[in-house]
Amino acid sequence: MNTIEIQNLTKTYPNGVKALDNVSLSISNGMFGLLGANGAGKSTLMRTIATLQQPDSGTVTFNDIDTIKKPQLLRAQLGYLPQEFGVYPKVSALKLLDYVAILKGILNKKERRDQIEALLVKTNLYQHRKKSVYTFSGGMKQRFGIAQALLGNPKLIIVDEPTAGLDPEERNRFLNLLSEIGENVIVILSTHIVEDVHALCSRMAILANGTIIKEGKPTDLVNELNGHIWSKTLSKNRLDDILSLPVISTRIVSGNTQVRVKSGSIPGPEFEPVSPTLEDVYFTSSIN
Ligand SMILES: Nc1ncnc2c1ncn2[C@@H]1O[C@H](COP(=O)(O)OP(=O)(O)OP(=O)(O)O)[C@@H](O)[C@H]1O
Repeated sequence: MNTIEIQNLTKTYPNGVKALDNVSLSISNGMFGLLGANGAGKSTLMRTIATLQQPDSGTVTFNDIDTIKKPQLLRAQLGYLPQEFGVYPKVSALKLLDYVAILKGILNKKERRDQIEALLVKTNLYQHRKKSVYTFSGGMKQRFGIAQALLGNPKLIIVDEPTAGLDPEERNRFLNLLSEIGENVIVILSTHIVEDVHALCSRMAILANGTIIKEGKPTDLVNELNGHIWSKTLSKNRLDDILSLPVISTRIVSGNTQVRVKSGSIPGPEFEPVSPTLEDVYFTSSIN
């Protein structure tokens, strides 16, 4: 079993933004979802765990390695897909993977070739292996990103907002790929897309303003809201009726506004109780 213990991480950037404020998390094997709005601090946390930047205070321990003191020991076991990664123009996928594999210390040529071939097949890029990654579509680039992250059989895999900007088909393909990664490693998936966490993750946390505001199993967090979510369809000119209610979300359906409200009892006339969703968990976490 792999474990990562994050304790009291704090980071303030030179411009005064406190991106992480005393963050503590304990993560073990399986897929862990980190949800948060833009600017919540997800990338700062991911980069800190990946040892690409130092916190002001706090510790990150991976399987007994103090990763802040000994980043090179973590890096040997890490696969990282950053939010945006640059690639050299004119270098083929095959060459680039070979280069990354060498950097990761896979020096045996046959071993390198076998791993790269298997990953190109797994990510459905084998037929494109001789093309420049620079010319790949967004979805292909992300699949290539996973291939490079998986080189060297890492025990900790970090993927930072991997499906942003992908069309539905590519997003599905990418999520399927992620779900195939073994159960025996830790995968931390940072995203602001609630459905991605719902589809893949056995545990999750919600980050807001640099602080963890919710943590647990998605199903448990959803069940906590049982009996507390109410819905009603308003016609457009009736929005005033709900201004005083704890509204979770509003959605236009066939020209009418469907509103969801969190309340321990029926919040008003014509409200119907509805089953809670992970989106309700996400939106209510900031109004609690
Ligand atoms: N290098 C930096 N210098 C100054 N401020 C920064 C830096 N990097 C991030 N920030 C700020 O820190 C806060 C957290 O940013 P971070 O990128 O970690 O959030 P995020 O949750 O990943 O957001 P997004 O989903 O938009 O990528 C934001 O207010 C951001 O503007």
